Amino acid sequence: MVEFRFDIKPLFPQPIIKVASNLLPHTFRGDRRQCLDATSKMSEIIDRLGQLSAISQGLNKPVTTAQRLRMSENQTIYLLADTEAGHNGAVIGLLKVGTKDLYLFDEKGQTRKMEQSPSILDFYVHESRQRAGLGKRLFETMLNEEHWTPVKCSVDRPSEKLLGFLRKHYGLVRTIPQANNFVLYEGFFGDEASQNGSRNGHAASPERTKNGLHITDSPNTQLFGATYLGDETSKQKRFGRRGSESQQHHQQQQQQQAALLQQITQISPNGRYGAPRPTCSMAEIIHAGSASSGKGGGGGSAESNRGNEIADIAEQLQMQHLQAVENHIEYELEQEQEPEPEPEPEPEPEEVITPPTPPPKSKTPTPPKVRSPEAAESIIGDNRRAPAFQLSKQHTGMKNRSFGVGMAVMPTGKMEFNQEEREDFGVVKINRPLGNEITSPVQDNTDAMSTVSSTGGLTDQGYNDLKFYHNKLW
Ligand SMILES: CC(=O)SCCNC(=O)CCNC(=O)[C@H](O)C(C)(C)COP(=O)(O)OP(=O)(O)OC[C@H]1O[C@@H](n2cnc3c(N)ncnc32)[C@H](O)[C@@H]1OP(=O)(O)O
Repeated sequence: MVEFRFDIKPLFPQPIIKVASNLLPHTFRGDRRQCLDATSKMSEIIDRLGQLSAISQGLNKPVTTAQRLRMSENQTIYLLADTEAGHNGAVIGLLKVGTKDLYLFDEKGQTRKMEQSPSILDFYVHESRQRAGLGKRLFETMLNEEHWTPVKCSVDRPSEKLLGFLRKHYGLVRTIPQANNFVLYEGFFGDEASQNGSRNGHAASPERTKNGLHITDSPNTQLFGATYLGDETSKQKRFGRRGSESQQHHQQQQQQQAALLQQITQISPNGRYGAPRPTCSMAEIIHAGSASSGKGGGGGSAESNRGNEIADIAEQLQMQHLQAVENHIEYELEQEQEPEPEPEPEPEPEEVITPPTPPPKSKTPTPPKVRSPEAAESIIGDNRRAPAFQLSKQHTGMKNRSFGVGMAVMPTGKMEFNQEEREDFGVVKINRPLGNEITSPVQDNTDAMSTVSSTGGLTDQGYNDLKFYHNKLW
């Protein structure tokens, strides 16, 4: 029980009072001074109960505070007290409700805007008094005062206890999946379409609910996939009735259900943080590859395959993009070389490179990494030089063979690609202008992308060594 330093009895002329944004009990009568006093005490009560409610639900901060209530236009808090308890009486429970404008999915998966929709926002009964019917008492008082019915209330991230409470006292079981944190129960929309699937009406049609899955032909279902409704009992009932039907039909249904279960990539647990909602297609993509381990069941390998497919598609797209870039560069180079009598697409590297120290394998641009070593060998040859004629991708099947790109960054007399040190390293030797001597190896190599070569500083020809990593894409 929650006791206070002041006597709560004047604030609670009856066990349950209602408090709105003026922070005064609805029963309050008094002058200005009494009004201020009551407001102050009521704020303390609300803050304390809100805090306990948050702790009880494991929330970081309270959903309910006096300040929030003061700022709200359409929220009401119901407080339950035991004026007999202790010396000053004790407050036992809190129920905050309000109306909200919500975009919600109906039972067909269509989006609907619900204005001033009744919502249960916070509910708490002190631990020492739970499961004694006090919550029901508080809730019933609220329903009478607000003229609401439970099935028409959306519930903001209900806890397991509240779900149990609503199931027990109001028979609310079957939820309508939502993309937000609110939980709705079938019958919420109350129109004819919604009633088709209501547990109070006839059995749900198989197209709409199968094995607790919410399945429609709507765009939402197509986008999000089938969604878990959390009702095992309906399945048992349905299948019980069909016990006398043919075994084959039953097996077909089971196969269909197994296939549908594979569609589920996210089954939210019911709870304050896990209100049932449609599956997220982006999450499905992201987790497709790894979902199999955590989910169990039969959908794991299918999801993993899908993840591989997506990875393949991504790789293909990347390859296509690279080819397009490469083709474009080759095309431009061909255009540039058109006036030449010999349409040699690639000039001999020796003609343009003036190596300061001619290493045996340094005269061609670093060959790109290819998938097949044999293919690479057939093109580059033992001396790792390009053949006299240029092979196209159609000849080689090599998607990443980028002579054209090599041309685009073709070494000039001021550059050299030195392949001796490491396959994935290159050394750029930059010719310094004459007379511009440097005293320290790092003096003017301040470019963050470059690192000074381990050989350090100037070569004997006056080149300054820079190392850089190849871009793997090329
Ligand atoms: C939108 C929101 O506010 S979500 C947050 C809801 N609040 C909380 O989870 C805070 C902790 N829980 C509570 O404060 C209370 O349990 C309430 C408010 C949910 C219900 O108040 P109570 O006074 O216990 O309800 P009441 O006695 O009328 O009904 C009892 C039924 O509630 C459910 N319930 C209550 N306590 C529990 C519990 N500890 N575990 C599981 N179910 C519970 C059960 O269905 C229970 O019936 P049962 O005892 O036959 O199993």
